[in-house]
Amino acid sequence: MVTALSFRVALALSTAWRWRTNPGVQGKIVIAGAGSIGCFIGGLLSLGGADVVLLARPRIADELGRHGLTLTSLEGWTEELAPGALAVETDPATALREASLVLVTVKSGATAEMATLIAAHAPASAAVISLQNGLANADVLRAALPGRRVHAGMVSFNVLHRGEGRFHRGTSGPVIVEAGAPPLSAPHLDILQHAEMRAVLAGKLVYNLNNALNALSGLTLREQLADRRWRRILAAAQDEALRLFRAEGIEPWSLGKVPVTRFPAILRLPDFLFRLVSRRGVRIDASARSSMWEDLERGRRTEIDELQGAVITRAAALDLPTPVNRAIADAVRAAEAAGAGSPKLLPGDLAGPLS
Ligand SMILES: NC(=O)C1=CN([C@@H]2O[C@H](COP(=O)(O)OP(=O)(O)OC[C@H]3O[C@@H](n4cnc5c(N)ncnc54)[C@H](OP(=O)(O)O)[C@@H]3O)[C@@H](O)[C@H]2O)C=CC1
Ligand SMILES: CC(C)(CO)C(=O)C(=O)O
Repeated sequence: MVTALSFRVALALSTAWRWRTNPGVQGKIVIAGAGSIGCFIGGLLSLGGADVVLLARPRIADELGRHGLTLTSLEGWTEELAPGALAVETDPATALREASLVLVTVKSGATAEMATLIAAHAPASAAVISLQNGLANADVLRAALPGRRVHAGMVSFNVLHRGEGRFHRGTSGPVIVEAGAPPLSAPHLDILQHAEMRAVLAGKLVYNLNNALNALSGLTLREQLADRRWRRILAAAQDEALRLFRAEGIEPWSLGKVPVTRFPAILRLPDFLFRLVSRRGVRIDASARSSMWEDLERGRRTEIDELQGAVITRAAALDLPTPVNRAIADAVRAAEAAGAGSPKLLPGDLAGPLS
């Protein structure tokens, strides 16, 4: 008991030492698009001593002004920032002025607009890191910001916005940033660098093909992945993406010990075997859901074009069929158009090649 306690105290002290002695970026870090990921990562960077400004919509600025920020995680910790403890700006010119680093955390559909704001208001010396899902966001930023340092990044964990300034991390995993980007350091975050971000983003896309299925099901990630019928659909969607990446010569990076290329076979296992094997993978708490579920529930545009849509378009260029991803994308677009939140489909409701 005493040993366990001393171990925890030593761990806490060493973590505190690590981020106090490794301040990471010098100067102002702007979170460009403060929503689930931006508030969570921005809040932790600020707790680690960084000079952080959140560029937010008025409704988020208002919420944070009234409630401050409460960050929680599946590991059980809670961190609080009182109202006013974190700088929140709604005016892009004021937020981006004198930035050293801009972390882009808008949804993919808003990347081009955010790039225009960065070009207009951030110093040319500011580095830019995309912390978004999808394959092309860093390329969109690079094209709009010629001559600037733009790096790809990837957040592997899930964050759910629970209202009143509360943001909860419901799955485990690191943040990966392109090698050569400015170093970042924050409590409770593993921030790693990787030289081959094309492979990292391809690996993440294979996971993200579940975002749509989770959103369509209306279930939590745990409930949905416990159902082999949903897992089989996901496996078929992943098969199509893996075939595409093979044809493109990309070897998708793996988040855990199990190679991404083995996911479809694992997903198709009977429930009891799946439970055994998935214990070695990403941890998921009982409340976690995909960001696309949150988009449907809040009536926002989803990232279906950048996830399933990217697989469909790139595969079409190589004459590879993608009937499963097409059917999933159609169902998400229908749900977006209906604007009534998750349609709470059953696996058998997905038409055509999936039924
Ligand atoms: N949520 C998650 O668990 C995860 C998300 N990701 C990825 O991270 C990225 C961000 O996702 P997430 O945090 O969920 O998205 P959110 O929609 O929660 O956050 C983005 C925020 O940026 C705001 N925004 C857009 N444009 C501007 C602007 N010009 N000025 C100020 N604010 C702006 C949006 O407002 P508005 O809606 O009004 O436009 C929204 O509040 C996505 O690519 C997502 O796929 C990756 C891993 C996990
Ligand atoms: C973490 C994960 C994979 C959860 O579905 C995600 O990226 C998302 O919700 O967008």
